[in-house]
Amino acid sequence: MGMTRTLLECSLSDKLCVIQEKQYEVIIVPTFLVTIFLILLGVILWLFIREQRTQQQRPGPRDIAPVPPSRDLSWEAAGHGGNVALPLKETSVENFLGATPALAKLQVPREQLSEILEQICNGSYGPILRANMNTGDTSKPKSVILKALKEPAGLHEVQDFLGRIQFHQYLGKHKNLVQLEGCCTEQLPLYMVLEDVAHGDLLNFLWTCRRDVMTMDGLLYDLTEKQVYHIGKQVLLALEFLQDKHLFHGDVAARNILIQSDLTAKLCGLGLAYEVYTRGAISSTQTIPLKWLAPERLLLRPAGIRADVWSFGILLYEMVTLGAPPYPEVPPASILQHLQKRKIMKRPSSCTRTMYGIMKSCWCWREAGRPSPRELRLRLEVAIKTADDKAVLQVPELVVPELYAAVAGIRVESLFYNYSML
Ligand SMILES: Nc1ncnc2c1ncn2[C@@H]1O[C@H](COP(=O)(O)OP(=O)(O)OP(=O)(O)O)[C@@H](O)[C@H]1O
Repeated sequence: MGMTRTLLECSLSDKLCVIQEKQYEVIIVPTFLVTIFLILLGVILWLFIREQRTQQQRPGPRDIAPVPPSRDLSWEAAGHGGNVALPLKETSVENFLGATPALAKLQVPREQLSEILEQICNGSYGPILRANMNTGDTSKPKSVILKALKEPAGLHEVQDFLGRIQFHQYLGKHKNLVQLEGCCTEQLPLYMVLEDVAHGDLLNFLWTCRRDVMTMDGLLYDLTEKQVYHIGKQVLLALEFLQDKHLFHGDVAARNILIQSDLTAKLCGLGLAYEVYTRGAISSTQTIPLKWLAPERLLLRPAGIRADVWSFGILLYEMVTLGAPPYPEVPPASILQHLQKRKIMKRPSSCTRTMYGIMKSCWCWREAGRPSPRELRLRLEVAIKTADDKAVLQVPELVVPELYAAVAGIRVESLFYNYSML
C-alpha cells in the first residue's frame, strides 16, 4: 500500500520520493523483523522458564517436596551404594535381579524363612507377612516381617522395590526406625525382611487402651501423660535423624508408629521419605490423609521437615485422646478452608495446658514459626520432668473403625485388620 501511494504521488525525478521509498526498505522492514525476533525470543524464554518451574515443583494432588541432595538410583549405580538403575529395555527381571551386587550381603537364604505365620495387611508394595526365620538354633526361630513385592511385577516395580531396600541400607540403623534385617531378591518372589515390632501400630495400641485390657504380651495398655511425651520424644529423634539426611517423613501419624512392649516407638511407613530421596519430590500417586497435613502441603507448595512438625502436633492430639480422629467436626475435604480461617483444634479435656501449648506451636501457619524437631524434643524433655505419671488417660467410647475412617478421611481397609486382631 505505502509503496503504491508513493509511486502515484511522485515523478521519477523526484529525489525525495526515492528517499521515502528507501526509508520503507531500510528502516521499517528491519524494524519489523527485529520486533518479530524479539517477540519470538520472549516467547521462547517464557516457555523455558515455565518448563524450569514445572520441573522444580512437580505438582501432584497431595504435595510438592523440596529437592534434597539428589541421590537417585543412577547415583547409586555409579558405585556409591548399589547398581540398581539399569536401562529398562536392555534387561529382563531375572538379569536385573542378578545385577544388584550391593544387595548381596543382605541376602537371607530363602530356606531360613521357614514358616509364614500370618498376613498382617496389604502394604504399598504387596502383602505384609509375619514369618519365622531360622537363626541356627531350631528351638528359637526369630519372628520377622516380610514385605513382599506383589506379582506379577514389572521392571519399574522391581527397580523401585530394590531401591527401597537400598534406601533402608542407606539410612542405616536408628533405634526409632524400623530395622532392615535383610532381603531375598535373587529370584522371585522378592522380600524385604524387617524386624518384627510385634505389638503393631500405635493407633491400635491407643484404641486398645480405651478397652478394659490390662496387659497383653508384656505390654501395659495404660497410657499416662508422661508416656505420651516419652513416645513423642522418640518420634522426634527419628525425625531429627531423617532431617540430618536432608529428608522428611511426610506421613507422621499414630498409624505409622510401631510400638514395642517397653514403649519403644519406631517410625515406619517410609514410602514418602524414599520418594523424596530418589525423586526429590513426593509423587502424585501417594494419597495421605488430609487431616494430618500442614497447610503448605494442602496448598501443594514445597514442604519439608516442618510439615512433619505440624503432623507431630496432630500425633500428640491422637495420643492424648487415645486415637480420636482429628477435627471431628470438619469433613476431610474441607480441612484446608478450615485452616485458612486460622482455626486449629481446641484443647482436648485430657490435655494439659503445657501439652496444648506444644501442640499449638506445631500448628503455626507459617513453617518458619514452627519449632524444629530438635527444639520440640528439648521442650518435651522439659515437660516430661513435671508430667503426670500416675493418672491413666481414659476415653469411655470404643472406636468403630468404619466411623473413625470416615471422620479421619482414611481408607478403612488400612485400619480394620489390625483393630480386629486385638
Ligand atoms: N516391622 C514391622 N513390625 C510389625 N508390624 C509391621 C512392621 N512393618 C509394618 N507393619 C504393619 O504393617 C502396616 C503397614 O506398614 P507400612 O506403613 O510400613 O507399610 P507400607 O504400606 O509398605 O508403607 P510404606 O511403603 O510407606 O513403607 C503397619 O501399620 C503395621 O501394622
